[in-house]
Amino acid sequence: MICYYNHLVVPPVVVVGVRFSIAKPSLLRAQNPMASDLSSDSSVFRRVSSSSPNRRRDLVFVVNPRGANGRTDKEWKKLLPFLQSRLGSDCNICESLTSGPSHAIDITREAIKEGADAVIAVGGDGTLHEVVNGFFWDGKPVANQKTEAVHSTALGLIPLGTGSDFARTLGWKNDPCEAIERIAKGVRSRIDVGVISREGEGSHYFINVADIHLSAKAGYYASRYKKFGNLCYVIGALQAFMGHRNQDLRIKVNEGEWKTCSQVTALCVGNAKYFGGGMKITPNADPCSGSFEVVILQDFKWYDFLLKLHKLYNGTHLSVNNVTSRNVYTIEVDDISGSGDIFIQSDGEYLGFLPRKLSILPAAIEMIC
Ligand SMILES: Nc1ncnc2c1ncn2[C@@H]1O[C@H](COP(=O)(O)OP(=O)(O)OP(=O)(O)O)[C@@H](O)[C@H]1O
Repeated sequence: MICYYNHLVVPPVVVVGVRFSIAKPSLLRAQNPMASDLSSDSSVFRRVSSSSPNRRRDLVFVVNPRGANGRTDKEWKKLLPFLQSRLGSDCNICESLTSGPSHAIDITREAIKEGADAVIAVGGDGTLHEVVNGFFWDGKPVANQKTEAVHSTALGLIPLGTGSDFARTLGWKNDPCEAIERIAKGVRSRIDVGVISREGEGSHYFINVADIHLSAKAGYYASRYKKFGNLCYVIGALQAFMGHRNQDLRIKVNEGEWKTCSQVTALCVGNAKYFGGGMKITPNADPCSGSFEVVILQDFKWYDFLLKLHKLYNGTHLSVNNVTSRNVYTIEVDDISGSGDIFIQSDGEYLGFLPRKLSILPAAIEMIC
């Protein structure tokens, strides 16, 4: 069988041109032509196991079959027998395969509305990111519509992606059997979520790192080179340096004064520590702290990036000239150059160009950790 929960709470963190915040979880129910039911015949979730319930947990697994160049699908199929034997006696298990980008958002919302106890992302950081965004709708947590639900819906993760950077912060290996054990134990923790607000657009959520300018452009290009594994991020960064210009940005943190930050190469807001397939970009970030670590790289050239690459991977780049770090609750970012070509990304997802005003605040969800 399968169940759902949902609830969340949202505080904020800010960036101008963009604004970052943090939020809490909820449960939904989504549509998926490739999946089957949770609780009703009309549902789209595929029931992998079910039996008569004495308050069994309803778990919805949102699987991206195209994650890690198709490896996620193969690993998931191999994992299913173990998952059924380990969880099938206590839980209703639903599998929902994503059919394309953003589908995981809809599936998650639907699962939460249906009262799922947990929605578990199976794939990489992109899939996790979409599931996290599914916990929210119109700037608020998605609400469970089943009155009998006693818990909010929790987020879960079986890391099976290319980078799986969020799992690194939690010290998790890409071991799906370990992930199943965590889900079986079902221990929940409050995890922060960043909320990005852009003028004239709805809120967008991130659980890992939101970043601006060169690193975001690098992520955009890296998506073309996923077949090279984690090397795709380095290739993407080198391509991003072609034609790149560092830009002055205005920044306001914790609702303080606006300050100009000159020649910004990249500005990274970390809820967790890693991005780009293992670069420890915000080494002091803690997703349970209620705040973000903001790391700003200024006046970097392509050769600085190559020479300091090892420091980015091991998190010692904070001691390098032109790299600053600070802990913030909110950040706003303003593109004073008006260049209109400063990329932003959220958990590796390309969000377009930095608008004139952006802010980031904190919210939170519950996660099975
Ligand atoms: N059926 C599908 N076909 C194509 N793309 C999909 C499908 N389902 C989801 N996606 C997209 O695939 C993207 C990448 O997936 P995912 O993050 O799981 O793997 P990854 O990119 O290999 O891992 P990582 O993000 O950890 O590097 C997601 O952001 C999602 O939008």
